[in-house]
Amino acid sequence: MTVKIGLLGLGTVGTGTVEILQEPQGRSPLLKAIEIKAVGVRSLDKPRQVNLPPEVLTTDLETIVTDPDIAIVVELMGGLEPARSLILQAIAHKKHIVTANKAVIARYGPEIYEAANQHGVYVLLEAAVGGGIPIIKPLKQSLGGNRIESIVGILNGTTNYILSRMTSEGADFDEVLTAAQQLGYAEADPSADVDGLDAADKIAILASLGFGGRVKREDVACEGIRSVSAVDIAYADRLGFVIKLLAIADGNAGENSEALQLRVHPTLIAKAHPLASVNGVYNGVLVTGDPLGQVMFYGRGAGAGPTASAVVSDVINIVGIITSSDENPALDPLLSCTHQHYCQVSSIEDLVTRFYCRFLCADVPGVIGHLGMGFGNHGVSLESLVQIGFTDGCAEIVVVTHDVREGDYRAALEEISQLEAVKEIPSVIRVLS
Ligand SMILES: NC(=O)C1=CN([C@@H]2O[C@H](COP(=O)(O)OP(=O)(O)OC[C@H]3O[C@@H](n4cnc5c(N)ncnc54)[C@H](OP(=O)(O)O)[C@@H]3O)[C@@H](O)[C@H]2O)C=CC1
Ligand SMILES: N[C@@H](CC=O)C(=O)O
Repeated sequence: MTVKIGLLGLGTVGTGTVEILQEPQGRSPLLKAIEIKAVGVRSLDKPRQVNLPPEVLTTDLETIVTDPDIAIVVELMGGLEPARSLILQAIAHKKHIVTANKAVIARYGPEIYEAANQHGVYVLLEAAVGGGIPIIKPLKQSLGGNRIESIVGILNGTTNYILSRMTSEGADFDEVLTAAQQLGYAEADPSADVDGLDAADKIAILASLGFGGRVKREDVACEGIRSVSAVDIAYADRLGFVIKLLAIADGNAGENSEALQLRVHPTLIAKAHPLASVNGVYNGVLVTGDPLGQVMFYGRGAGAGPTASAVVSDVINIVGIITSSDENPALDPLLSCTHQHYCQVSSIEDLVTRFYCRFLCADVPGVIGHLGMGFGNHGVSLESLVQIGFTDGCAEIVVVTHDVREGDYRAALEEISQLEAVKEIPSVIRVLS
C-alpha cells in the first residue's frame, strides 16, 4: 500500500525531509510506502537542492490540502497565516497533519486539536520542539507514569549558538546571528529567536503536554538575549556561571503552589549544571518527574537534517497506523491531544529565584551600605557582592542574591535606582536556583 503525502514548504526543513524520503535505504521500512504527491512553495523559479518532478511543485497550496489522494499534509512553511488556515482546511478534508510550526501550535493548538479530534485525524509535532530531539512523544507516552514537576530547557538553537560563540570566542552578536541564519537555524524573522518568542512557543507546548492542560501563549513571561553583554558573560564566568536562554515550566516555583510558572529568560547557571555544557546549536531539556527524578534529552535543536529526522518520525507513525489492517482505527489517545481545561499560571512577580545584578556606581564606599539597606528594606539578602572593575569612571558592582520573590526584588531595585550614587543598572539576570 502506498501512502501519498503533500508537503507545504520546501525550505530548510522541507528539503531535509525530502532528502530522507528519497533515500529510504537503511531506514524504517515504512518509508518505502510513502510517495510525495505534491510540494507547495512560494516560487517555482527558485533553485532547489532536491530533484523532484516539475509537476510535483505547485504554488497552489489549496490543491494539496484538498487533494483526495493525499493522506498526510506535512506543514513546513512556518508563520501563522496561511499556515493555520491550510492546516484547518486539510483537517476538514480528513488529512493527518505533521507540522514543525511551534508558533501556530502554541497559539492555535486548541482550535487545531478540536478540529482534528472532530475529524478523526492526528496532528503530530515532534519537530516543533527541540529540533531532532525526541521530546514530544516521551512526554506524551514514556513519561506518562510520572507527575511532572518541572521542565527546564535550552529550546532555541539559534540563541544557544550565539551565546556559546560569544562565550567561547568573544564573538560579535550580529556576526554570529548572520552565521546562524546561513546555517538554516534561525526563523524567517530571527527576532522570534533573539527575543525569546520561539522558546516561549516551545515551552508553552511542552508545559501543556507535561502538565496536562491547555496553556495560553500569553501566560509565558518572556525576555530574549539582546540585553546579554560580553561584560556579563565575563563576570558570570568569574563567578562560576554560564549564561543560557532557559525556558522553564515549573510546578513548584511560585508562591502559589497550585499554579505553574512559565518563563523564558537569560539565566545564570552553575558551570556544573547539566545544561551548562549544552553548547552551539544543541538543545537540552531536563525533565523532573515523580517517581523518575531527572531525565535529560539532548541533541541538535535546529537545522535541516535533525529537524527532518523528527518530521519523518511523525510521518512514519501515521503511515504505520494507516497501513495497519484496521480500515477505520479509533484515534490512539497516546498520539492525539484531548486537553479541555487551561493550566493555572502564576505571575512572574511571584517567582522565587536568585538574581545577578550589575550596577555602575560613584562613591563606592558610601554606596555599598546604601545598596545593602535598599535590598534589606525589601527582604532581599545577598549571597555575594563584588566590586569588579571600573567603567567610564564608575565602579562596577555585581551582586548575587539569595532566593527572593521577584516582585520584592524589583521593588528593591526601584528604590536603589533612586540613589544618587547609582548611575546605571545595566543588567539584571535571573540565576537558576
Ligand atoms: N529551520 C530549522 O532549523 C527549524 C525550523 N522549524 C520550523 O519549520 C518550519 C519551516 O522552517 P524552515 O524550513 O526553516 O523555513 P524556510 O523559510 O527555510 O522555508 C519555508 C518554505 O515554505 C514556503 N512558504 C512559506 N510561505 C509560503 C506561502 N505563503 N505560500 C507558499 N509557500 C510558502 C517557502 O517557499 P519558497 O521556497 O518558494 O520561498 C519555503 O519553501 C517553520 O515553522 C519553523 O519554525 C522547526 C524546527 C527547526
Ligand atoms: N529557530 C529555531 C529553529 C528550531 O526550532 C531555533 O533556532 O531553535
